[in-house]
Amino acid sequence: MTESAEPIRVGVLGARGRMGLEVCKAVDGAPDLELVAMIDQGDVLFSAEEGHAQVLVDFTSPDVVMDNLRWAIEHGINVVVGTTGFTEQRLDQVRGWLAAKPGVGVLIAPNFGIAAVLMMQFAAKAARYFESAEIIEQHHPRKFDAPSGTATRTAQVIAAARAEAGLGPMPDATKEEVEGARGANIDGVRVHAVRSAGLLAHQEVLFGTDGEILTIRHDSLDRVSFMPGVLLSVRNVGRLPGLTIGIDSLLD
Ligand SMILES: NC(=O)C1=CN([C@@H]2O[C@H](COP(=O)(O)OP(=O)(O)OC[C@H]3O[C@@H](n4cnc5c(N)ncnc54)[C@H](O)[C@@H]3O)[C@@H](O)[C@H]2O)C=CC1
Ligand SMILES: O=C(O)C1=N[C@H](C(=O)O)C[C@H](O)C1
Repeated sequence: MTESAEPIRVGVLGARGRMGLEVCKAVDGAPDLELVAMIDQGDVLFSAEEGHAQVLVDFTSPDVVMDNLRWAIEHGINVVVGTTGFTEQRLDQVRGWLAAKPGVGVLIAPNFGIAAVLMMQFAAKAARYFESAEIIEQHHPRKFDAPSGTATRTAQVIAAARAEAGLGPMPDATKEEVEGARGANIDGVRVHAVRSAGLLAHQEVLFGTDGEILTIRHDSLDRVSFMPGVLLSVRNVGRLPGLTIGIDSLLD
């Protein structure tokens, strides 16, 4: 921020939630950002009089995020979204709303942790060299979706890298005796979701070939881990009209 630049006005949706609380603290502590609204389930917890939000940050739930996004885009407000549950169909819907508001930027990231982003990039790089790949994600038991957005995204990038390298289906002769025993199948990649007290957000990507295993592991031990990525997104979403997926392009 140059000395004369005005701070970016930021509103937080889901402000009472586990992530929302952390985002409010991070925005409040950033000199180049101003927290102007805190909203949770229709309750306006705080709203400054100085002006409307230029950027909304959404950490709510897959059930409500689409309504929030449509409202923000229609009102010409940029949005940074951490909420999960984005299918291709949902993303197409967002692209449709943005087509009518070409100046608006929406950045949706399944994971704002820098190490988590690197874990996905490393997994994409490794994928072509291994016959087998499986994902084990582990989260706190109050998480409302499974598999996690991060695991879904990781499976998608692994599947894309395998397809590009011309790899076929993975070797797997197992007949599932109990439904679900082999986990979810996302684009041909098996994903296993663990929920346990004591966990926050963790993921292992297991790659195997003859006589060799590579394990890539990521652990979020505290929700502060997501904040550098969230703030980076808030600072940049205004100069990224249209839909941006993930924060990879901001880290280059
Ligand atoms: N992209 C990332 O890096 C991360 C994404 N997440 C995702 O963020 C989402 C929220 O996670 P948590 O904070 O753990 O959940 P949470 O349940 O603690 O918080 C969600 C909050 O949203 C509020 N809410 C519900 N409907 C609302 C509405 N219409 N308007 C405004 N607020 C509303 C709820 O009252 C609650 O306070 C989940 O989808 C989770 O997977 C979580 C951590 C990191
Ligand atoms: O709900 C969570 O906690 C998390 N959600 C995101 C996901 O679904 O990938 C990111 C991180 O795993 C924490």
